[in-house]
Amino acid sequence: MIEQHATLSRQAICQLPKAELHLHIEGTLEPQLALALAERNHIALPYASLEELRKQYAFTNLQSFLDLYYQLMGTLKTSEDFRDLMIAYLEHAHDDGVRHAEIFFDPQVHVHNGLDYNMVLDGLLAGMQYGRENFGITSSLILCIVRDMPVEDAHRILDLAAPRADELCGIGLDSAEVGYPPELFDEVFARARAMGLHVVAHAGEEGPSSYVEQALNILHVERIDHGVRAIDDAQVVQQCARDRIGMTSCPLSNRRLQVVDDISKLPLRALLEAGVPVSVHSDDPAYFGGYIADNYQALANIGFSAAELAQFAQHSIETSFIDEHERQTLLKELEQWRAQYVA
Ligand code: HPA
Ligand SMILES: [Zn+2]
Repeated sequence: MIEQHATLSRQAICQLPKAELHLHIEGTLEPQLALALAERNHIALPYASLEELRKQYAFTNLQSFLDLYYQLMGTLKTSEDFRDLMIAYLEHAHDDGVRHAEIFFDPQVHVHNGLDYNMVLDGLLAGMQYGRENFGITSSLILCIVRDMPVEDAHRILDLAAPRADELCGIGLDSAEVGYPPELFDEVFARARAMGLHVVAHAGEEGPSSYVEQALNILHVERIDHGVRAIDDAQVVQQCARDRIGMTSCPLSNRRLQVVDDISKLPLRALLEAGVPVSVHSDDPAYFGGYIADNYQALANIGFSAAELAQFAQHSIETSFIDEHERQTLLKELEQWRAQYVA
């Protein structure tokens, strides 16, 4: 007999209360907008049309994506550009049932493109305020260190960030992974922790489980971003479960960057069974073919149950850096969702 299972409706997926914990704001720059900004800001891009630009999205690995991502980032120039980008994202996130978002940005790249750190920050914060007032979505910023830029450059961005550290939520680590182990950034992260910032890092996306282990034990991260390769080391998995280290999985990203050739190969069920608080997110939705509800949908389509999706959402709320009152409110909403959709 063919096993029947009721797939959740799109509406149910969008109503599931969730936190977005792995989202690069620059990764929400849609190709149409990049071309429009290039024209408005007089930036020459080597693509004559949207069709030509779209052909660049057939990525073979992380670096092939990063090359385009950094190139298109060069079209962002003004405070309004950053504000508009943030508002467009938060509106989409709101439609997808995101109640709270912790959002990465890459200021080292913007400063290298000649922009002022405070101008970028002001634009993003203005967009976040708009999102709070108009969509009721709370959000905070995580400054990502670009790991394939020199360590001294990471220190320089912290120098710029320090006077307004209280306007940030955390520090992260992103960009090309292999050859740039977390231990290179031990002093940078120690400084950020001393500034009162929460600490996360991309690890185990293309790099080995030893990079996850370094992120945990040298950078003292509270969440691991991606963490796919953690599964290769039982001790790392146990440590994440024991210490409630969140793991922010991005299925559509992992497939598009060929981290796995099929979403079903991600170790999500093994991590759930081991007790790791793994959650589901969108990474760079304009590049990878979907926002957060599309990522949940992709898992529903391959047989993840309503109970499992609710577990991912619960982990996103539990491992977010929101205040306890907001956390309890969201967990109660999640219970109501379960009462309706989990048999
Ligand atoms: O998925 C990613 N990995 C590393 N760096 C990134 N910068 C944006 N997205 C990513
Ligand atoms: Zn990422």
